[in-house]
Amino acid sequence: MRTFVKLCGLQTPEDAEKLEGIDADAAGMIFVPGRKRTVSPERAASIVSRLPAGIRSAGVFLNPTRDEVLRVWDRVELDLIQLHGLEEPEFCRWLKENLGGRIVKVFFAGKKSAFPPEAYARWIDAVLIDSVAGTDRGGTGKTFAWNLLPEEQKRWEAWGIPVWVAGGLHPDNVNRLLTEHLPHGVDTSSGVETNGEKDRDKMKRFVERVRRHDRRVH
Ligand SMILES: O=C(O)c1ccccc1NCC(=O)[C@H](O)[C@H](O)COP(=O)(O)O
Repeated sequence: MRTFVKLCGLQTPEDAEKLEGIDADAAGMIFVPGRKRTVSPERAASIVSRLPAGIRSAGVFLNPTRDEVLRVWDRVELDLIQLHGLEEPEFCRWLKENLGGRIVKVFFAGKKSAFPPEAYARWIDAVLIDSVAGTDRGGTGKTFAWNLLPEEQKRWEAWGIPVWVAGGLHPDNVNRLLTEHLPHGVDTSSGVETNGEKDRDKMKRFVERVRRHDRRVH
C-alpha cells in the first residue's frame, strides 16, 4: 500500500515549486478566514498552477457555508475538499452531489462526533484525525495521544473509509506513527516549516521517511 501524503498550508506559488521532485500526493491551501496560513482564492489559483504534475490540490475549510465553498471552487481547481470543523453529514452530501470532488472530513482525537460513521460514510472519501489545541482546530503543530487511534481506525475502516492522521507530524516522528498505527495517510504543516515558511528539505525528508516505510512494510 502507498501511504497518502498531504503537505498542507502552502502560501505562495514558490511553495508549490518546492514540491518538484518530492513524491507527495496532495498539497493543501487554507481558506479558513484569519489564520496565519490563509490564502485568497486568487493566490490559491496561482499556487495550484505551479504544482508539479501528479500532486493533487486540497482546499481546507472550517464550518463554511455552501456559498463560501462555491466561491473558492469556481476560482480554484481543487481535487479535494477538506472540512475541518463540525460539518454535518448533510453538508458533506450536498458537496459530494453538487461538486463531485473528493471529501476529506476531519475529526478531532478524543472529541466524539455528533453523528455516527454510517451517517457520513456515503459522502466522504477519507477521514483525517487531527489535534485540537484550546479553541484552535488545525495547524496546531501538536501531536495527540496516538493510543486513541486504534478505536478511530476500527470505527471508520468498518465502513471502508481510509483514516489519515495529522497533528504535529514531522520528519522525525512520522516513522513511529506509521510503524505503530499503519494509517492510510498522513498530513503535516507546521512540522515541515522553518520560521513560518515551507522548508523544502523538511518536506522532502518527511515524504522520504514515509516512502521508506512503504517499501519496508507494504
Ligand atoms: O494549517 C493551518 O493553519 C490550518 C488552519 C485552520 C484549519 C486547518 C489548518 N490546517 C489543516 C491541515 O490539514 C494541517 O496539515 C493539519 O491540521 C496538521 O497541522 P500541523 O499540526 O501544523 O502539522
